[in-house]
Amino acid sequence: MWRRAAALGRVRGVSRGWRGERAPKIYTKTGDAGFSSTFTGERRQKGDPIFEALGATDELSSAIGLASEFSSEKGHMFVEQLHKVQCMLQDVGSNIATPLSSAREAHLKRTSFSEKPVLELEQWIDSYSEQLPPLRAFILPSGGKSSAALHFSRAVCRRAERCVVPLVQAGEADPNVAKYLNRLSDYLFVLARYAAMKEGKEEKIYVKPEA
Ligand SMILES: Nc1ncnc2c1ncn2[C@@H]1O[C@H](COP(=O)(O)OP(=O)(O)OP(=O)(O)O)[C@@H](O)[C@H]1O
Repeated sequence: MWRRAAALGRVRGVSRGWRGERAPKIYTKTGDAGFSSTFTGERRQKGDPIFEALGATDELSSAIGLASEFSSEKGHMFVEQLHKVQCMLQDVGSNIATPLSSAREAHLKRTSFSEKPVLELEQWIDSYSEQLPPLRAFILPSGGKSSAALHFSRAVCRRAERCVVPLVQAGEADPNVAKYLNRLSDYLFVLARYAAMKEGKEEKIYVKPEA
């Protein structure tokens, strides 16, 4: 949504499609000088922490998309949950793209982020955790393609969280967004283990390398 949201305040270029209908161009070239827009209409450098966090969230959704495709090939039912998570990450992006310092009431109404999805993640985590064998060693990202891709998503999630926390601490993003990402990495961890278990794949564990 942040791409759509950020585009709301400006007119994009228009080209003609093969049937002659007018299709908006994906590029406006307004970002070429290294600045881009927040949903509140501010122009900021692309190196701004807001765009770092937006980019990390985008990478996270992409990683989850890949994990979801691998999982779908194996018939895992949890792909529906992953789809919902990807939708929630769009809302995470919308909240990040709306810094509270320049947000008006109308912006806040459209980009608020509640605690409800955090609680839902907790329910999902608890239900998978109950079914898993207890942890007796450090698990390494492994356990088949679905599982390894979920571990990769978990690591990207933690980076997204690291990017968002300073925004929350500065009062620019909603604390529930950081909570959501924190819980999401736990969800992705138990889901990675669950996928390995369901597929009968071995989870590699840490063994002290011989010197
Ligand atoms: N490199 C980036 N990483 C993360 N978020 C970005 C980046 N560049 C832009 N954004 C955000 O995503 C929105 C959509 O990206 P888009 O590529 O359309 O922006 P732009 O580079 O400013 O414009 P254009 O590509 O048309 O020159 C922007 O309005 C901004 O909020």
